[in-house]
Amino acid sequence: MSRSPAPRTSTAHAIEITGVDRVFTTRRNDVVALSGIDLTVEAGEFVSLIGPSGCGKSTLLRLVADLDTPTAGTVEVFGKTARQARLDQDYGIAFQQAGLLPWRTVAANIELPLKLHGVASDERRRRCAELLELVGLEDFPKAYPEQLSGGMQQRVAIARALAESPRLLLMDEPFGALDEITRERMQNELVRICRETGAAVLFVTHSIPEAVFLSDRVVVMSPRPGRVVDVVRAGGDQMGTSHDRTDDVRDVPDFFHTVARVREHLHGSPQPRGGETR
Ligand SMILES: Nc1ncnc2c1ncn2[C@@H]1O[C@H](COP(=O)(O)OP(=O)(O)OP(=O)(O)O)[C@@H](O)[C@H]1O
Repeated sequence: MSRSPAPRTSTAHAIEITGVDRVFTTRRNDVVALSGIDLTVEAGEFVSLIGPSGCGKSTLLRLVADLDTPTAGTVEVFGKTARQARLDQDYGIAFQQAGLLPWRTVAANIELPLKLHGVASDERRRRCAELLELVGLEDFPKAYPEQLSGGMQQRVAIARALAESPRLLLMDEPFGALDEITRERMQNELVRICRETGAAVLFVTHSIPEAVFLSDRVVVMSPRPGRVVDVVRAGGDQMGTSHDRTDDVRDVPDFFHTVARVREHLHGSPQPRGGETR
């Protein structure tokens, strides 16, 4: 199997999270959602966050997206503050619900961020055609979201997130609502899209096989307070980098071993804390 080079496109970190805490103060008590989080995502790297419900995965993603601010610590995106990166449109976002506007066609949904940022209509149409091809929906520019399957709607959402050619995608369970077959197909599509665009991804999921299949590294988190329990590398000769993944990888021994390793960390094996394992 020929291997692509390691998915690194520049020396700048895509994300650098240092000493981050997030405490929510409610009327009843303080909820320590995140405690002492240190995490770096390299340019072009695919990193998944996995952990039990309530361990702070979405909170961490929201901090990177500047939808929330840390109680302590810093979040940098391509060496900038999260706020500056948001203003510079350095990342695209895709969530579990595709979040498409039902009264707009597929093309109009994809073009929306470009329109909001004043891109001329010719250029918008050109970029939209490119994106429709990238996500395999070139026959559906005039369809409305309700006329599409869940997987197709999610592909429109991904195309929209990619509209401004971001170097980083933030994805919160984007395939969580899809059936297993569609989900695997979407995972394959995402591998291809990342290979073609070189975008880094921070990806939240509840599925261990999904995290292992897609990622260069899987970050395992524990709940209350949300901490990084371990970081498991998914790679090696049989799996290659995140850009090399094909359906065959789902059947190789290293894939099963990595799934088992993530599962052990998730369910609290006696492994020592910290450090990166492979
Ligand atoms: N705005 C808020 N106010 C108070 N507590 C909050 C707020 N947002 C999140 N929390 C709490 O922070 C913790 C982490 O929540 P978060 O949604 O990040 O977890 P998660 O790992 O994404 O969960 P899930 O897998 O169920 O989506 C939870 O205990 C949640 O109740």
